[in-house]
Amino acid sequence: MEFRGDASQRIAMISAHLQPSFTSQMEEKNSVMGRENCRGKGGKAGFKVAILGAAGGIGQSLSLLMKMNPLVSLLHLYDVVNAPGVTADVSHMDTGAVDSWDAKQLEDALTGMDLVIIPAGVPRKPGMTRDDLFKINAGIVKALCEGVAKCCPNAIVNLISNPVNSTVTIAAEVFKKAGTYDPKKLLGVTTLDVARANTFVAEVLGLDPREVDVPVVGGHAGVTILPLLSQVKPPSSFTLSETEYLTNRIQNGGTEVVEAKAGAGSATLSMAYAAAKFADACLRGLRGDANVVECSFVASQVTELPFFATKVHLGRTGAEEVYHLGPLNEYESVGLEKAKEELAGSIQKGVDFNRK
Ligand SMILES: NC(=O)C1=CN([C@@H]2O[C@H](COP(=O)(O)OP(=O)(O)OC[C@H]3O[C@@H](n4cnc5c(N)ncnc54)[C@H](O)[C@@H]3O)[C@@H](O)[C@H]2O)C=CC1
Ligand SMILES: O=C([O-])CC(=O)C(=O)O
Repeated sequence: MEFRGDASQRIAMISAHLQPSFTSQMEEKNSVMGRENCRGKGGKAGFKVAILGAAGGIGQSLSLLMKMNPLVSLLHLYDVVNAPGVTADVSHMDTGAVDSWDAKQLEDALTGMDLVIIPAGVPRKPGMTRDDLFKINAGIVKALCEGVAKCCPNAIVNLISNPVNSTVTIAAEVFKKAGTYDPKKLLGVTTLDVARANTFVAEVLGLDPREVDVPVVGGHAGVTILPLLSQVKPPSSFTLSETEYLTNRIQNGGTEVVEAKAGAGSATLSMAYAAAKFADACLRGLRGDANVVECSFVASQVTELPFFATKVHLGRTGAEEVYHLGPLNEYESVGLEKAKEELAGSIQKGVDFNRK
């Protein structure tokens, strides 16, 4: 994350770039900042961020990390259970303001938000695929996105709940039905795939993972996770066995953690890190920073599929530019066909769910 400059420099920078609507008198009047039970004062500058599913494995660590982000002036923590406890805990950190919302308060939790992060839903156990989570998580994501459409239709949404390859389509269909769909603002979070790819490639190359950049395209499950090792920075070459090892490990990184946790859930700490990194990039984009680029699963014309993960440019209105794949080698071209075949079914499953 990029936390540069002292507090006054940052606040001046944020204020200079905030859109007038954020600070309009009407918003100030309705703002939860005026509520008596709002814990702490976050100041007028900065962004308002909601985490839906804030008391879960990802949600708790993500709440901690977002509470530390100086771009966030107000954090809304929403969950169907235990949100008050998590909120009380992070409210003692001497950073921005935080407020808690329970199951019946989704609309209050969402009103006025600039960014909504959704890690709500059940995680995998050993032997399950991400698609096995569809039955439960599809309905959760649909209900939460109906709230977003109603209460903060202009917010950027970072969708974490699995199966991402289907839940992003579910969200898109909800927003289309409500007449609020802006494809630039709906972002499936695939940052953990990139973090894993950078880590595993760095291990093979004997480098610091912070110096490595691996584009990971496609989607977020099994063969749909396609690392483009031919485009690694710094430029590197890999033998076929290294390519096969790295591709398999990146595609199965989630399962590696699920098996190691042996029934106690899936990746939470690395995912919270990845989600916080991606959310920070979205906020820097909203602020107007130049050159904010991350991989994300978004509405796309890069392939014939309506959604696809590639690098995107994050700006004041969300994913303002979706970058092309670049040149692929033969191994990656074969992988792309496999990824597209599986993705097509997962995307359609999300569309069909909303038509029921
Ligand atoms: N996109 C990605 O790269 C990754 C996605 N995930 C996914 O994230 C999701 C959450 O994982 P964990 O935090 O480990 O699960 P968890 O079970 O620890 O936490 C989920 C939280 O969601 C809450 N919740 C359930 N229904 C809700 C609703 N209607 N509204 C608000 N909150 C609700 C639960 O009360 C719980 O606190 C899972 O679907 C998991 O598969 C996990 C890792 C990586
Ligand atoms: O594997 C899972 O179920 C959780 C996940 O999406 C990941 O860790 O990439």
